Amino acid sequence: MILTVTPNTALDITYRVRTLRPHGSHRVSEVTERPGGKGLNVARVLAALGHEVTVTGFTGGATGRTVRDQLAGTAGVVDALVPVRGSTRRTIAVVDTTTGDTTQLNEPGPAITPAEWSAFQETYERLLRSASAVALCGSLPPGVPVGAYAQLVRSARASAVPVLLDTSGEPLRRGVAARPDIVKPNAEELAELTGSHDPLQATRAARRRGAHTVVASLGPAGLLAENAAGRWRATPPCRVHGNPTGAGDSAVAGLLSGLVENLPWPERLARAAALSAATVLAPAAGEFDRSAYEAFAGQVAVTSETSAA
Ligand SMILES: O=P(O)(O)OC[C@@]1(O)O[C@H](CO)[C@@H](O)[C@@H]1O
Repeated sequence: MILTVTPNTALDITYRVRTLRPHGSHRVSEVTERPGGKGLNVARVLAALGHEVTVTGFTGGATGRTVRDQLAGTAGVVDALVPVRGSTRRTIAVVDTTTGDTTQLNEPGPAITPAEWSAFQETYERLLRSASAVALCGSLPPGVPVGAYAQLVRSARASAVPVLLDTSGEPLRRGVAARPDIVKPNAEELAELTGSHDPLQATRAARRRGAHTVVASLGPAGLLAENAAGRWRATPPCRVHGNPTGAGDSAVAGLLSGLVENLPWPERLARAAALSAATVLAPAAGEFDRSAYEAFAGQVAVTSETSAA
């Protein structure tokens, strides 16, 4: 199975409003509630692609129960979430249906105690034994050590399980230094990590910091990837308009599925870019428009650039 780790799970709430105005009062035309936090989105996309996935991380309280109930109804996803005393957070995405812009509000998440963190580590070590790949995804809730991802990367490597890291800030910086197989920052996270706003330079700098393969998600421009074998760009066939929340998570699902299926890098990137674009067309993160995905999959342009240093 593929293992996804979401320390800061969430109940993702998406509101659609006609025009979002600061200080205004809004009528919400549509509400969706889904299990969220990046790793749960990745898991739902992987399951929709036909992969067996196990999810772990923390959940608690009434929102945690809702998340688990909804996951229980998702075929292909096994719940190995660790219960905690605190309450799973909510994240709110407000989609302005006039402009198509999305505004995101993410709660910090429950405080995790040292005993809860230890319980999680035991679960993680056990799950690694039957994992073909692992993704470490999203922010860390309060109480989890800032070097947590670095530690989880090292454990995966010690167990010879390929590991992908998708986070930001200091947890990303430390996690990259632990040498994950793949790191998938967006443009902003990559610039923060490396100090460079040029994606080509920043991708190379992130490799120098320890990541074997860097896959940068560049929004509508697609993906830029670099490893010791080369550098590729994967560009979707057209610009899509919709809700971009979770597009990066779908790219992660594409990369992981390509990894366990042993696809060559250009095919993995084409799949990841197609899934990412098809997610923008879906109402919420962790979902994608299947017919758009199937159409885009054959149309993503993957170009190979000057080989990497
Ligand atoms: O606060 P984090 O953990 O960084 O991100 C959480 C989150 O905004 O990311 C997903 C989209 O990638 C949402 O579904 C989700 O709730």
